[in-house]
Amino acid sequence: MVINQTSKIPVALTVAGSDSGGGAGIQADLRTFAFHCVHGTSALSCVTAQNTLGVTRVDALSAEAVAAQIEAVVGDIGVDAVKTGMLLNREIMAVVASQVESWNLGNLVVDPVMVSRSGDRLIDDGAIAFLQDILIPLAAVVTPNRFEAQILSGLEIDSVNDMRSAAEKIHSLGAKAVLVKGGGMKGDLRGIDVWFDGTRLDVLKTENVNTTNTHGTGCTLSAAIAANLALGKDLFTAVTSAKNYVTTALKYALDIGEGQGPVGHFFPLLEKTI
Ligand SMILES: Nc1ncnc2c1ncn2[C@@H]1O[C@H](COP(=O)(O)OP(=O)(O)OP(=O)(O)O)[C@@H](O)[C@H]1O
Ligand SMILES: Cc1ncc(COP(=O)(O)O)c(N)n1
Repeated sequence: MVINQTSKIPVALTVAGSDSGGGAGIQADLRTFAFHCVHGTSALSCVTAQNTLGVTRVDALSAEAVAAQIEAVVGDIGVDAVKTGMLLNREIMAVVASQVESWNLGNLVVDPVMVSRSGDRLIDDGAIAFLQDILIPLAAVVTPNRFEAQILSGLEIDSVNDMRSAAEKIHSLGAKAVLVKGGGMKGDLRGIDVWFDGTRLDVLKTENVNTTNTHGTGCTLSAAIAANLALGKDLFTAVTSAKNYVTTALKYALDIGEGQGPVGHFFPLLEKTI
């Protein structure tokens, strides 16, 4: 990609939580935007005290503070794509939905974050129904992992066929397009995602990367989809390119901390120096 001084720099917005360990959330999203040559902006929903072992504390921002951040960014800079991650509660989700509607924000990627890799709950119980009924129907694409897809579809997911059924069910709930992610499956299925947009039902397969350092894969994938949309790619191409970015980032995952380390977003720099 060539960017010169007259090119309009694409802008993406992430509405998500902070991960103090730098592996997921806002930190992963902004790095992902940067490595796609997209200017990253953010609206913070909450602050987590978190590392590779888990989440020890969560402090929510007020819904008004989240709305003010979105207004500040969209009202001045403008955005070409938006992703949502950890929104935590119903009040925050409600202002995000109303901001998306009032600014008429298209290119919305909803990552329905519910539980962390380490098993910590990242959403209030009462917020799941709101996510499902109000936010997901506004999205261009929703990207549940295995666990989230089970909750949203009400189906057990143990096979690719189950992932297909869940994608169809979640689509029928009002999502325009669905990507059921396979990172939480067993063995080779970890590299498999299932796409459904109402007509096209596709299995997207990359190699299974043999690592336990997978913290932030879902955040990185949804941020990369938003970055690709901001760059003007069509939705399906945005998703497949994003999946390839995550696969390579997994190969360069960082072995830091005592638990599950994060994916290596900056592999393009490393490859240049090798
Ligand atoms: N070991 C792996 N090998 C190859 N691809 C993987 C592996 N683990 C996850 N992925 C891919 O990473 C992407 C994110 O999927 P995953 O199911 O891990 O999301 P998630 O659980 O939401 O992630 P997060 O850990 O950020 O919550 C998907 O495209 C999935 O196929
Ligand atoms: C702030 C924040 N957002 C999202 C996740 C999910 O990511 P993961 O499942 O890799 O822990 C997280 N752990 N923390």
